[in-house]
Amino acid sequence: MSYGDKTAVDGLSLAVDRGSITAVLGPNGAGKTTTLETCEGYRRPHSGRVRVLGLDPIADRRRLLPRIGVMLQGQGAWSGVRAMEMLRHIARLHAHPLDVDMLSDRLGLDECGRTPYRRLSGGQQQRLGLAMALVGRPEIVFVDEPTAGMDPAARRTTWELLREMRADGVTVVLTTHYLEEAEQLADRVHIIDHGRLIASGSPLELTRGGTAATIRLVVTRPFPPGAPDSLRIALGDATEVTQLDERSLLVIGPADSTTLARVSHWCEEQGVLPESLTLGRRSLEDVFLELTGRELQP
Ligand SMILES: Nc1ncnc2c1ncn2[C@@H]1O[C@H](COP(=O)(O)OP(=O)(O)OP(=O)(O)O)[C@@H](O)[C@H]1O
Repeated sequence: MSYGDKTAVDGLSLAVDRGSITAVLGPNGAGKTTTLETCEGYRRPHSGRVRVLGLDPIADRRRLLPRIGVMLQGQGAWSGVRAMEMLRHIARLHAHPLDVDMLSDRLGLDECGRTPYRRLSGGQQQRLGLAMALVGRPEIVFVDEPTAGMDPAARRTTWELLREMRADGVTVVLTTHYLEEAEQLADRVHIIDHGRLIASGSPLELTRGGTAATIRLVVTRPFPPGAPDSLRIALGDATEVTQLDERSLLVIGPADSTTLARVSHWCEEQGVLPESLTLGRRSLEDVFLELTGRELQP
């Protein structure tokens, strides 16, 4: 998919299992929304092939639409319509909708049911958008950044609802910037960057590696040139070292006391003073960083 000269999705190839939750993860502009919109039939791919439930999202649109649910990134409702009017309207368009009152109760829409869409808060609009995507009992639901702008309680409710949908056999495809969301929810994560697939796997497969641990080292002054290579040599073959910025390095490997002692010894040799030394589990963020050399979130 291109927009003029700009290639937004570039030979991306991925498949989603029925009844699973799949997260498409990537930084701003990676091509996540374009990918979803192509699957939803809103955009015609310039080349390649898309099938959803075995159907062509554009040629078979009429057959596909009743079977899918879509939560767009923002918008999706008329600005003057009241929240519950909108939800009831969407429910009436479906043959076997979910119980609207149950959904509204679960997603806390009761408090704003009579509020016009344009006056809803960002989080309330998101919750209504999710309810609209789910109310038709879709076989597959596409949710674009479902919890962006939600408070922590609403985020947890959303995760619960999506897990319940999966338990009922619904296929969920979501995009997210939130690594925690992908780690919490997804059976499979596809990491994309510049419209290309750069890694796929379960969160565990992607974050496994050695003892799945990291050490983040931040020092008070910029590192001398060649610091990552020199630290890698000091630590031995089992470790990977990535420079995050001029004052911080990420070490992936065994985070044991020997490694820590070697890191501080190396700092002394290099004449740099550690400002912080943080141990952690290797996260999807670290995976993204290793693959691209950049942080996922700006
Ligand atoms: N309608 C459009 N016209 C021109 N360029 C566009 C359009 N929509 C998206 N793009 C460009 O295509 C690329 C992919 O955009 P897309 O919205 O698919 O990314 P994204 O991964 O969903 O980003 P975000 O996380 O910010 O929502 C970006 O470089 C974006 O600027």
